[in-house]
Amino acid sequence: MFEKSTWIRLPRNVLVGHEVLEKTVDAVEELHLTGRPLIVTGEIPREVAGNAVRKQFEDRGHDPAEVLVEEASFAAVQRVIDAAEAADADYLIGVGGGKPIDITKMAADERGVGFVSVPTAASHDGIVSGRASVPEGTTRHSVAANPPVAVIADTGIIADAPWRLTTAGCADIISNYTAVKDWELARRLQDVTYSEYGGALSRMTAELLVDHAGSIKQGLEESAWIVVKALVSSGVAMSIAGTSRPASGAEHLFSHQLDRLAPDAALHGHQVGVGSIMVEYLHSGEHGEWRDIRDALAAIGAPTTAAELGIDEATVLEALTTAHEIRDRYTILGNGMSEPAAREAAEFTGVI
Ligand SMILES: NC(=O)C1=CN([C@@H]2O[C@H](COP(=O)(O)OP(=O)(O)OC[C@H]3O[C@@H](n4cnc5c(N)ncnc54)[C@H](OP(=O)(O)O)[C@@H]3O)[C@@H](O)[C@H]2O)C=CC1
Ligand SMILES: O=C(CO)COP(=O)(O)O
Ligand SMILES: [Zn+2]
Repeated sequence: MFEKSTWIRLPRNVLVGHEVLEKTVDAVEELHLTGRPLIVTGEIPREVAGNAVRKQFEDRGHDPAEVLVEEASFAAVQRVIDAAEAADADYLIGVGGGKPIDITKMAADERGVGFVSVPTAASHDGIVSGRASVPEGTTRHSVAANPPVAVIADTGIIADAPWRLTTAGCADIISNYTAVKDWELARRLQDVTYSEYGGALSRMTAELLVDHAGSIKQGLEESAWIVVKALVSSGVAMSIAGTSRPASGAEHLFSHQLDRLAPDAALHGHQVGVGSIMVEYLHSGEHGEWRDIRDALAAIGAPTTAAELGIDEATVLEALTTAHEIRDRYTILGNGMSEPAAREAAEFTGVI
């Protein structure tokens, strides 16, 4: 008897492009989101987009409330929930980089209200996905939440954001190559549920980004367009799969472990990119495609070595040998790498 079922949660209105910020209220009204919005933003994102969004809602008679997010933490999520209660807000709008977007996503999920994502930087695929990542003490929680009902990604604003945020977004996409390989391996070895559509979309997204790597240049709005479209596509792959598997394999475990061992040393996307070089080497050996991944990262201007990440050799080796302990997700790391094997992979690929 056929008993499979799936529930795919996707954003409904996705606006990407030149001056789409001006269409924020239209996108919200079209969704029949009514009542009072709470705008959740950071200091810089408020200047580059938040104030304009607030004025747009005021001009259309929506009486928006606002709260500032300074750090990514569970306390910040609670402050936003409290602010939403105090303002009697009916839906939440996150305006900023990954920090305000994640906090808003979690607060909206907790309150059971709609969440609109207005990214001001294309630093990772969390701007469109149903996952949030929150540090707590020496650990980091990757939590599931509802994805945004709408995404408004203004490529003019994103093109003006610090370039390193954009190269981090590119590297997060390039890492899909190894994430899908790990997922396929887990299917073969552990009978893990696999989605052909989720896997194919994720791999194709990475391929398209690499094909366009030559046109991804600082200050070009077209570059922001290419990167945001890829981040949306990657987020959709995760929604189709109902897991972050299409975009998160051993290279993400490595990055999550670096977050514990060397908090705030480097951006998420940059860490997973470097991880992806080594994980590809583990999958396909010395003649495999790890050089293609390294060269694509280098072409975009993303780090390819531990030194470029600002992380020392010992920390890289510790992260590699302990990454498998992070979560119950089978990858090429299996039950763990020995120190000599980790050193061999990191040295052969030139990461250390
Ligand atoms: N959901 C997911 O799947 C994932 C979530 N994350 C989470 O995302 C966060 C990291 O995201 P990231 O975007 O790198 O970090 P931030 O949101 O902290 O943004 C990085 C910096 O850039 C500033 N900024 C944002 N937009 C602009 C702009 N247009 N122009 C100039 N400066 C700008 C921010 O200002 P300000 O400080 O004023 O806001 C901040 O100082 C972390 O909290 C991490 O845990 C990471 C990976 C995956
Ligand atoms: O960063 C992600 C995908 O790019 C999310 O993955 P995690 O589930 O590992 O947090
Ligand atoms: Zn990622």
